[in-house]
Amino acid sequence: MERQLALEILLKFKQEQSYLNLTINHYFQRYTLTRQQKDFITRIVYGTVQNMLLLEYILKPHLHMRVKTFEKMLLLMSLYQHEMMDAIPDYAIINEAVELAKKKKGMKTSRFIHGVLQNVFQSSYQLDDLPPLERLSIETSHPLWLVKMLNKQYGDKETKRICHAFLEVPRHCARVNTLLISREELLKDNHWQKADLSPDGLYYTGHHIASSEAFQKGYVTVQDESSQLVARLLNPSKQDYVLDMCCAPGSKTTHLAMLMNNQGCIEAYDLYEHKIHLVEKQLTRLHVQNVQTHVGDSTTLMQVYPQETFDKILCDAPCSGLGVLARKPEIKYHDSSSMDEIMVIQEKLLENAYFLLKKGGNIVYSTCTINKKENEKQIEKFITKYPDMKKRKEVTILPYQYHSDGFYMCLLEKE
Ligand SMILES: C[S@@+](CC[C@H](N)C(=O)[O-])C[C@H]1O[C@@H](n2cnc3c(N)ncnc32)[C@H](O)[C@@H]1O
Repeated sequence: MERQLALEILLKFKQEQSYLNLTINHYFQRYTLTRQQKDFITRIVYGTVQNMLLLEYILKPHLHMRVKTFEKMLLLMSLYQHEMMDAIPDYAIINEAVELAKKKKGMKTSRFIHGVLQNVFQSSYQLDDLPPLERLSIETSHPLWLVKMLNKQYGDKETKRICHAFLEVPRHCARVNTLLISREELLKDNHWQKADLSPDGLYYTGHHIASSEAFQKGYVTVQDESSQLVARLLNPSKQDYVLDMCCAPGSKTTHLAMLMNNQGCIEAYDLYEHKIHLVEKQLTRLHVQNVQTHVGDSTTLMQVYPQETFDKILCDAPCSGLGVLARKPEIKYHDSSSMDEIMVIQEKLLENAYFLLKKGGNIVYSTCTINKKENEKQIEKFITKYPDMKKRKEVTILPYQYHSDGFYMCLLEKE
């Protein structure tokens, strides 16, 4: 049952380029599964996607013809269990794969799967002869274009550390909601540990926070530690009129509201109605009262508000997501050409932010990517065009530094 569902999820990922967390949640709602079964499925799915290029490299010499997606994904997920899940004996992996192939495709396919897995499990592989960047690409399963891009921007040593960090299991981090409770109060319960980097952060173990009492009462929300630094960098006061240009699912909006102690006012926009519903759910759960939500395109907000309306603006822009590959490994296989379109949107968002910001006010521009073209370069271009915008602080967090997401944030002030 578990492997069959894992395979179905992987097929959906491959055929529809679906997001893993959404597909997994969908399956978990459809089937009655124990916690253990859910963990097993999650591990196989994420592990296979995370290590896909390495697994394909190992498998390739054993495939003498093109195979269909079903066979390919079944072989890859079986190979993942062989390479990375020591507790499962090879005969069990092979039996399960063969049975699955027989059930779904018949005897011929099951014999094929049996033969390939037996061969590949008995062979070894080596990467030593590959040129350094190709080796890093295969070893850490990051497409070569991405490794080359990181190498150009960060150099050999950093790129290696970044790519290896993306293979680590991400640390679970929550944020306290001080509208309802203090972090000190929560820390009396030893489920929580004080986070290193964020003054509002709490580490926890296990994946089941959503069913915890603290979560249901709105005392905490799930948010990566790097992302928790963004609202603090904007540092809104209780009187401020704040614009949050890209707010869904609402992590930073609710953080801003918390820092403003539910006072002042935040206008929170997102392009998609279904995403605004998610934000509204968060606002209710966390008892946030100073936010007005809007479905709207923030690249045209100059037509909605007069010039110099806002004291503070958060532009948490859509981006390539190349900082969160530990959490969302499927992103690394997305088509890199979409980055150009995203950069145009980022630029338009910044233009609107500039128009709407009061003199003496602040913008924080942030992304969850470590691609400098979307970050440092984007800001350089912006301040060259608008010399009255001054860069006050710029922070890039690389994923290996604090075992958190890779993030970029820049505080700007209008003179
Ligand atoms: C990085 S996410 C924002 C995360 C959010 N700030 C948080 O902390 O939960 C970027 C968001 O921008 C939204 N978006 C993309 N283009 C937009 C546009 N033109 N106007 C408004 N929102 C947009 C996306 O729907 C997405 O929800």
